Amino acid sequence: MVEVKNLTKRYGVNMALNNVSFKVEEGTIVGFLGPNGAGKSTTMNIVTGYLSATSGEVTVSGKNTLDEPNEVKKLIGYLPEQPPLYLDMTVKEYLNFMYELKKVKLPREKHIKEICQLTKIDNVYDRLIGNLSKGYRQRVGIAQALLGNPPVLILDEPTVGLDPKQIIEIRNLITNLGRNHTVILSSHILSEVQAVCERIIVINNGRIVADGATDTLAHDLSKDHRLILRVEAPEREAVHAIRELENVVDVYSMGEKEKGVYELSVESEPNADVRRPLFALLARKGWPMLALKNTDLTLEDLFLQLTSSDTAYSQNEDKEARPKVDIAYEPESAPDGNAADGNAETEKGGEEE
Ligand SMILES: Nc1ncnc2c1ncn2[C@@H]1O[C@H](COP(=O)(O)OP(=O)(O)OP(=O)(O)O)[C@@H](O)[C@H]1O
Repeated sequence: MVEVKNLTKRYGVNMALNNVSFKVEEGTIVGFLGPNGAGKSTTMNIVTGYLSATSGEVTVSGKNTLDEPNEVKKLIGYLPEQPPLYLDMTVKEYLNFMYELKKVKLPREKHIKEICQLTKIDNVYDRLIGNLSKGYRQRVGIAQALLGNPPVLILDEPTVGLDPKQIIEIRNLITNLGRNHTVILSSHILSEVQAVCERIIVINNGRIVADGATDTLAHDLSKDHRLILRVEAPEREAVHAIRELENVVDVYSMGEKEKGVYELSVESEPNADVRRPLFALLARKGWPMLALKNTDLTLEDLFLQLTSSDTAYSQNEDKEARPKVDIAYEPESAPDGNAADGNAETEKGGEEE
């Protein structure tokens, strides 16, 4: 659906994107994750045709952004990091204005009404945008992206500055939209991408450093494929028997932890899951398994490793020293302090125009 090939972007001497390539299949929700300054907005602006690349190409449904820019724009609904809202317009005026600007062909009233219901802004339809809470403004921004019913939605940092309740609401909305659209969600917040996306592409310093299914990315990229087993068994006999299992690379004892109970490290081939054969062996031998855990990195560990250590560059030829980056975590409370109140007021209809 969306294919990005060898995208490079230079701002003067600063290389913001360095040979970025990825594909997003139809009907998926993909997270484009990276710390501040990684190159997310630059990529999104190029994909949506708002910025030109220094080299490389982007196709959407087989249409090239350079050859058919207007056709590609019709296929994409874009919520930029700073949504282009006119604060002195009402929601109604703004959506009608954008409808005309985008030259949407669908029946106006019905289409706008459906979008307002989907994004849950029908209750603020006649309000001034400038009087809405940040959460509602963001919904209006998403509504604007949905005009014309584009198959692809690109959302750049859609929950930045929202309070926790608004964040959950917008995430639910995105999950909902993912049922009928291909969604690329650009974010620096790992938990956001993890909550909403089935696949994660990690970008750092203008390069793609990881790409895979959310559920298995950490496991797949963990270099350490080890299980830690606690078993009540004769130590040497257990080590020997487990070593004989298929796909087991190495086993060693980490000592007696309780009387007659040993902790063993069981290392396996990278793509093998030895838990079932291990369980079957211990059951056959009558050795009670008291605990089993894997030593995979968590996604958070992996993100930190990929974006703040040299590991990020070990996948690239270029290993010159680079500054460390800040890893941003999801804020626990609203950054602007009173956003929650603003939202409550809006919902109760207490805002003034
Ligand atoms: N117009 C510009 N002129 C010069 N440098 C720029 C410009 N826009 C972005 N950059 C630089 O390009 C790099 C990538 O920026 P970009 O905004 O794409 O990152 P980002 O991942 O979206 O970060 P953030 O989440 O902070 O917006 C950064 O080093 C940034 O300073």
